[in-house]
Amino acid sequence: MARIKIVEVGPRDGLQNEKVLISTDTKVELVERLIAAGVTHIEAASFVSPRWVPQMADSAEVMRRVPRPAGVRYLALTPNLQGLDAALAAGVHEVAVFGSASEAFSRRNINCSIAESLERFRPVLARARDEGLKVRGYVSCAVACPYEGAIAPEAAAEVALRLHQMGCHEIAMSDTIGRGTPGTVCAMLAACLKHLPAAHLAGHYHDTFGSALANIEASIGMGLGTFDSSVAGLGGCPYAEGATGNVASEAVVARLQELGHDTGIDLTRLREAGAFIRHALLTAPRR
Ligand SMILES: CC(C)(COP(=O)([O-])OP(=O)([O-])OC[C@H]1O[C@@H](n2cnc3c(N)ncnc32)[C@H](O)[C@@H]1OP(=O)([O-])[O-])[C@@H](O)C(=O)NCCC(=O)NCCSC(=O)C[C@@](C)(O)CC(=O)[O-]
Repeated sequence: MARIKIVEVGPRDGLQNEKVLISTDTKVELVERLIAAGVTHIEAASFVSPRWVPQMADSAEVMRRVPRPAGVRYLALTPNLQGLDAALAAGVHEVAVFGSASEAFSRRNINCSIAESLERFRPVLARARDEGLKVRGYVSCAVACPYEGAIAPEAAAEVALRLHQMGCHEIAMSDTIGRGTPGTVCAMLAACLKHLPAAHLAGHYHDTFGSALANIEASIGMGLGTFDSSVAGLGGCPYAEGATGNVASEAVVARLQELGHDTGIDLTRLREAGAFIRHALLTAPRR
């Protein structure tokens, strides 16, 4: 049975876009429940400008309060050195820089061009390396962009290669708006695989049109063994209009089990974590 690594992004990618005010208590309890389900890689924080993403403003406090059992790794977004400093102070295990294959999305999401973003990431990677911290890279809009439409596979592969060359150990190829199909996702991955091995790639697929599970299966066929998912299918991106949630972790774990893959995650407890956060969102005050 092949082991598949699941990176649970619900506490960050999932919650960042919610319109209701989610308390720090709720965020911490969600993480605790995910850990109880056996989840080991959790993106729990985002050290970005609180003016850009207010929901993540308590990331340092979340990181201060989450449990730290052996084997659990916390990830956080860090767009620049300011974010990296905060992530280091908060004791995260791995940070992530997030670039894009679309110029328009890059400007809307991080206020700079693709080329400028890569230059901004360079000192983040250098400092993280000095601190012994692994860095993940995201390539948003790897298949399609809400502003530019279809993205050429080579454009996504070029950004992935640059991030890999700069030292990112894992590149999450992201279908930000869930437009990908097995055909377009495999074309994008094939372009990436000309430059870097599958072991350095992860699939991060939103499920807007219900094709994320099929995209994961197709990606496994291309040799990928790491996928991002979000408990209860939470999520979207505040700077990608129309993007709905990440593929639900519960659906991914259930399907991978059916296919004979091991994730190390207890589906019953994962579903309980999903029920917990759905209820919390329904009863939380609006921002
Ligand atoms: C990148 C910036 C900061 C540039 O924003 P900017 O305005 O160009 O940056 P700046 O350097 O001019 O700074 C402006 C202000 O932000 C502050 N600032 C600057 N950096 C930080 C920081 N790290 N932490 C806290 N504060 C920060 C800085 O201190 C300053 O504060 P002021 O002096 O005005 O009071 C901004 O555009 C930003 O925060 N963007 C984040 C957008 C975001 O988080 N989007 C969602 C995540 S990406 C995503 O969801 C996609 C993904 C990863 O899941 C994959 C996929 O599905 O595609």
